[in-house]
Amino acid sequence: MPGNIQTIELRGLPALRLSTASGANAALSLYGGQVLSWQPRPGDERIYLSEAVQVDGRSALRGGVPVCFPQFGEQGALPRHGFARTAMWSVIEQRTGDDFALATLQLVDSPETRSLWPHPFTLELTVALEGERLDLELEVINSGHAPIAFNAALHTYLRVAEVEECRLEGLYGFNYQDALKGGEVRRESGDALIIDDAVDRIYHDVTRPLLLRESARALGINHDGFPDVVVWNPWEDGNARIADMKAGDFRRMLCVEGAAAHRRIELGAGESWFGRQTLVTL
Ligand SMILES: O=P(O)(O)OC[C@H]1O[C@@H](O)[C@H](O)[C@@H](O)[C@@H]1O
Repeated sequence: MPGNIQTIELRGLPALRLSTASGANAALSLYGGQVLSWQPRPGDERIYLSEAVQVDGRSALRGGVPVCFPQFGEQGALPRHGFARTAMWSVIEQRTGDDFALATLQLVDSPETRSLWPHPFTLELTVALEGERLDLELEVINSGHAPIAFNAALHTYLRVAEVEECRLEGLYGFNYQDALKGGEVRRESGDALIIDDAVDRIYHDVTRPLLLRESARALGINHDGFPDVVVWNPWEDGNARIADMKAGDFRRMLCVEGAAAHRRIELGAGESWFGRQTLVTL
């Protein structure tokens, strides 16, 4: 039986629900071009979405997989993490086949984006659901006549049962910039990252797949095109400062982001770049 794609409303937002015959499903909001849910098996939610999410057509949605573009965090004068996560995207492709469903959303420059960032561009986010795997691919096309430079990320909020019981493996030996230590660069010396306090790091030039182990399940995380991996958890005090996240929710999430954050991607006129994040249950 082929996969299926339905047009739905999710928390009042226009969205697509992708599903496969074997029971996997994912939800993709047009606002933000943002995956809001992924269940490789019915009921086995892998993506955190805040119950206190603010849906007002202006704010970023807390949770899911926000697309950061053309700025990462506060590394520039644009709104934090850029404007793609608060823009309305359009659907340009939907395909289903034997046990897979795929949708592509697009965002192109507009008077609004040009007032913030004066460059023509096309972004395409392709979400492919197949078996117990989710592929997210962000393509950036320089549709103008002059070079552009940008940062980008798929800011994935993974849902976890208890963050303190997680082990994130695969980062050993890579350098990271620690935002909580004034941007100091250190080398990862542990074979697994244990989250027992706030963490906000950009790991540079990560060339290995990652493994997130929880007590009862595991997830493989692979990046192509994205040079960096960002790991973020606000912990208790940070959580208390985030109005759109319920107290205690820092225990239910861990952001593991495919990113081009520590240096910018440069594209000549007509050139394109892609970054892909693959999540697969193990
Ligand atoms: O609250 P925002 O704008 O969605 O950002 C959340 C976090 O996003 C992470 O990617 C950054 O590294 C953190 O510094 C930041 O706090």
